[in-house]
Amino acid sequence: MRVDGGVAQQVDLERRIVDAMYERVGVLVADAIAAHSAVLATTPESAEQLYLRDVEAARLTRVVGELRAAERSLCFGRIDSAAGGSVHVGRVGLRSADGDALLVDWRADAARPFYAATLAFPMGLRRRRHLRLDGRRVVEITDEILDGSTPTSQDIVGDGPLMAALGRARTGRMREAVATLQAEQDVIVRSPHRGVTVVEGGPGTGKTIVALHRAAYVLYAFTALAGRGVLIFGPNRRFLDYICEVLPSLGENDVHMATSADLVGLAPTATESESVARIKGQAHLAVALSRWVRDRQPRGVPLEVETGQDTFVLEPELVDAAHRFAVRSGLAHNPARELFKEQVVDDIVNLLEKRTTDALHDMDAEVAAILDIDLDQAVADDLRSLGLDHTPAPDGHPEFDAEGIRAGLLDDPDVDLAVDTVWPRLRATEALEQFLTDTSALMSHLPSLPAAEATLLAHRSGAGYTAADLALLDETRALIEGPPNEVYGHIVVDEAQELSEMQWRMLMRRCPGRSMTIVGDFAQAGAATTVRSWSEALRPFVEDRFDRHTLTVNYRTTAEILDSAAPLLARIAPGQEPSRSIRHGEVSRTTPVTDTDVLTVARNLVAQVNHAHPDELVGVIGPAERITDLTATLDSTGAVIVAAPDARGLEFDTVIVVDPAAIEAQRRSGLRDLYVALTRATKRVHVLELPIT
Ligand SMILES: Nc1ncnc2c1ncn2[C@@H]1O[C@H](COP(=O)(O)OP(=O)(O)OP(=O)(O)O)[C@@H](O)[C@H]1O
Repeated sequence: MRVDGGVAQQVDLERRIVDAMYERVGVLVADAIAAHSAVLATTPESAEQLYLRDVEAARLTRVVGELRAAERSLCFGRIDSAAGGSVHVGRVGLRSADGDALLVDWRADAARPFYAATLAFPMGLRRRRHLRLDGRRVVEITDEILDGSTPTSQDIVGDGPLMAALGRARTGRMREAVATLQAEQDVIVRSPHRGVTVVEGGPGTGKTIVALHRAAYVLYAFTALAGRGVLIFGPNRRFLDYICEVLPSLGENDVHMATSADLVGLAPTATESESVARIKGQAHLAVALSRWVRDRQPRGVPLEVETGQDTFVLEPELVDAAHRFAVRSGLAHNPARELFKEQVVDDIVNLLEKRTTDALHDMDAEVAAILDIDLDQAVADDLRSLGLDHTPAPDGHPEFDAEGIRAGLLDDPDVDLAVDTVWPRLRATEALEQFLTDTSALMSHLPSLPAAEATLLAHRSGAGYTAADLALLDETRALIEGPPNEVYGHIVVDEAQELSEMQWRMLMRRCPGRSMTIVGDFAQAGAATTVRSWSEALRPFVEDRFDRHTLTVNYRTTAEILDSAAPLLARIAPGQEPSRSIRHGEVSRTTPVTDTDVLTVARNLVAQVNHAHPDELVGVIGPAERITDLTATLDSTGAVIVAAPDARGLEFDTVIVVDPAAIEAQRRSGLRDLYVALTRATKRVHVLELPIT
């Protein structure tokens, strides 16, 4: 930054303004804390008052949390209109005690020009100013003049803060980018579309950044959706750990982050071949599973129920009618079974009533024939002679206590056991195991499934579930127990190209309102999915009703790194336009190594890079079978060692790719894994190439 009178004066000016903002935050925090204590000191006189008190206390706690989270870089921008007015933009909205706007929340409409104005479309702005703070102190100002006017001594035109942010050393945790969101990203972040939004683009085009800021925007602007919860879904824990600080640093702590294992509540402990995982991921297995469950329900069979002294046989027509009644409710297998049982009990009560009535009629007729008198008439005459009224039941017999009998039958374990013979209660875990091992049923429900594949489904090594089993288990639970209790108003799906059809079903089940932000890149697709396009993924749920955006600027990788990955991209996604990098750097280097010296060379290389760039982060990405050795060798170097299939979404300053041929050969998606590995670096890539065996 130029240091002259103009700069000093402007920095001073902004310092005073920002100081006033921090002072105001201090007052608001103190007020909110005092109000919180006062609220808690009240004695509620009713449950309703207690509830309202707790709601208010929670609101005040949230206010304090949001204000405190805004401490770092409270204000990062300012816009000046050509007409002369100015607005400061920051993490929260602030007003002075007199109600004047001091600071506008970055998500508010008034802040939009800060992100969206360009030289071509200045949106009435003359100047966009970026402020950099060190603690609470303004230390740097950078201005962009947007209306073509000549800069004055009050304009501090310099290198944009975006380039500074992109060039900064990586820490292993993604940082928020609220101060430098670009116009093409901002359009997506604050889109008014509440349905499904898809964001695609090559590696490093800011899809994850956009998705996370979009989540923050949804929480701010779509309060009804946000009230029902926001979920960020990612492919694995490592990735979620990488992005976990972004939303809290934007003041948003009420966001749930989960992988498949978190949603299902089980971690995969077994493994299986890629081809089996792919079969398990396909939606037609859901159809087969649903038919398999239906097979555990009665069709065309009688039901025999023994209760006490009585035995009832319900004819198949009655059982089928009860089944239809239960299924029409739309409930899952177990809750529908309870409806079925109620219907069965009603049928038994009807049979019992008829049986009782018939028996009494028979007895009446018998007695009357023997004594030659009308028993009812005789009883009525006797009662009348005693001055008592006698109104016989309509059928001439004492009241039949249908309700009492019904309640007794519903509680009768014999009835439950009998219902179990035609409609057993199921447990999802056992049901899934049986389904996967019931090869002949599988093939009859899914005629398109080759016998060889059907027999493979049950094979897994290790106890427990595989990654692909989790979505199947979720599906089984939905069919047997009903939909999950935990659903969300909005779901953000990152690395969405990784999802199988079954995983899409698992997520959609948790988002009944279909409000989602989906980001991914099919050129980076892993081995487990067969889905090849967004339309294919989304059609079953929203047909073609989704918004689609493509990001084109690469914010991570230098032009040199993109150039070196371009031939690979042309092979794996020939139709995909490469993204455009805005930075230049070192040319990627390839070093031939052998099986014997690869670890030593890797260790020396990491040491060299650490020496030359001590504050930067090195990632070493290799084939899964080398990870143990690499980890042992590079243990004390601070480098992060990752198997290529797990590198999606991650980022390092330097990336060392070990044995690209083995990465390529390792899985069906090997070439795409290699492409992912080669596009993780912000500054430089070294490839250690082993001879192809
Ligand atoms: N507007 C921005 N300001 C500052 N940094 C940005 C901006 N946009 C993107 N970045 C940075 O660029 C890098 C790449 O972004 P991101 O990880 O979101 O890309 P991606 O498209 O999700 O990549 P991949 O497909 O490889 O997962 C990140 O370090 C991110 O913080």
